[in-house]
Amino acid sequence: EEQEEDVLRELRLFLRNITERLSLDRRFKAFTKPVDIEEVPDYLMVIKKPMDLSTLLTNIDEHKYVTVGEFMADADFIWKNALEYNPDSDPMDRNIRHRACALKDTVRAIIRDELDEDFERVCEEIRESR
Ligand SMILES: CC(=O)c1csc(NC(=O)C2C[NH2+]C2)n1
Repeated sequence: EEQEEDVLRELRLFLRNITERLSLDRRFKAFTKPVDIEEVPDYLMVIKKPMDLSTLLTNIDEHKYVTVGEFMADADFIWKNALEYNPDSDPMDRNIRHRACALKDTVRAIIRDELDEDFERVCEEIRESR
């Protein structure tokens, strides 16, 4: 009903705000757009579910997420994929893994500081009711 749509609208605003803040952080520039398959032709052989910050924003606008947990699961693919695709000891790999770990910790810290647990519980009730 209308109250549920009010909750999901507030969820989308919260998720857009987080995603936009991450996209402005220069540490996360490599994660702002999909990996360019022309530049990195073997990427899709290694990474089964590519994800990036611009795709998160599109998903939010398409009402893909009904809970913060669903959003977090997709956001986690961004840094998990980077750790998987960049396993080597060379400086480039180490640098992007460092940024991937910073992204993981930053998302979790924002959610812990800014998400009301009761709000997420209401979102989960809506998801289970659908
Ligand atoms: C987004 C992401 O994880 C990404 C983009 S380029 C890249 N890695 C490289 O270009 C090479 C350094 N060793 C492979 N990783």
